[in-house]
Amino acid sequence: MINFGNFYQIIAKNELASWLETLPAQLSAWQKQNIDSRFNHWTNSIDHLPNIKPDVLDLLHSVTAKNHTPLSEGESKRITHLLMSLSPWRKGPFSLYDIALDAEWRSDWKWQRLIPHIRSLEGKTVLDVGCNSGYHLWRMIGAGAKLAVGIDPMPLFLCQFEAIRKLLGNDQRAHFIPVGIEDMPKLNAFDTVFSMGVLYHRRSPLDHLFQLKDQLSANGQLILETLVIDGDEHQALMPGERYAQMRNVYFIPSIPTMVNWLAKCGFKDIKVVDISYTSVDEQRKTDWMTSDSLVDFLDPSDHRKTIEGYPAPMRAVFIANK
Ligand SMILES: Nc1ncnc2c1ncn2[C@@H]1O[C@H](C[S@+](CC[C@H]([NH3+])C(=O)[O-])CC(=O)[O-])[C@@H](O)[C@H]1O
Repeated sequence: MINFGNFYQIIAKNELASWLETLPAQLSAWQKQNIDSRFNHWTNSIDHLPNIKPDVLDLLHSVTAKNHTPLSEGESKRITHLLMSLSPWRKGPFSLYDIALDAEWRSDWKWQRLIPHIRSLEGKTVLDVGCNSGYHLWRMIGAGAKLAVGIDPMPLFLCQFEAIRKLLGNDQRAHFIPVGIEDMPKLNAFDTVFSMGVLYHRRSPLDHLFQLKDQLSANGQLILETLVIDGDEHQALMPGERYAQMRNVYFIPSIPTMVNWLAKCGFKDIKVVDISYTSVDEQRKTDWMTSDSLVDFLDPSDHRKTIEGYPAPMRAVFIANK
């Protein structure tokens, strides 16, 4: 069972306190709906992980925990096995006491692309919408954030986050709350809100932008990363049943369309700070995610196209202020 009590205690004393009016009831309803045999299996794996505190923790350049005395071979195998039972790991990599948890995505590359361009996170309270395993939450803490809150409705990702947290000495600076953005009250309280890789999964992208705005404090900063296409301010791609084999992709805007959407939702100082193609080195099959990955989703004879014939994944990072 995952206990959110520490989080409630932390936010009772800060600018997120009004969330307590709805969150405990919402999470107990969530637990009733989501606790099944798979969830019990995952939480069992977390329970069997050792309570361990790193002698050295680097969250600034990577997510790396180390001890002066290395783990015994048996202990290392046991932890690897427990972490493997929480597969597939999509977002990483994590280096935990010399165990290299190499996830499908090099999420550190995305972080490297955006970090030079955003406002300092020093002392800030930040929200990561669609945080997945929580990889970027730890990097936000490494960049100085006081509190990093991730939301994502998927139970497996909550368990992955809690497993990592346990191995990072039960660190309480980052928290994962299993709710969707659409289920959050309007907190108007986060200094920085990240929405990365989520917009194209939302049926209504403008509603998504308004929901993000409702989480930001006055003049807070939004960091939005999404798939984009080439095109002018009137263009967005609505793929058919699948895009790069993903079923739930609704709108992929051109860059000028995305700027237009942000402006229509009242964001200011909108900038595009990075545009890059996703490479088959950034998203690939590993021992920790063994099913098909990007290379299988591209046209084998032309990597500039997806297997369905759409433009291959290109992503852009936008920053804007409330
Ligand atoms: N309504 C929702 N509210 C919150 N999260 C959601 C919602 N719907 C889906 N998600 C979550 O958003 C994440 C999108 S993945 C980006 C991960 C990370 N941000 C990354 O930039 O690497 C992108 C991808 O794999 O296509 C998943 O973890 C979903 O469960």
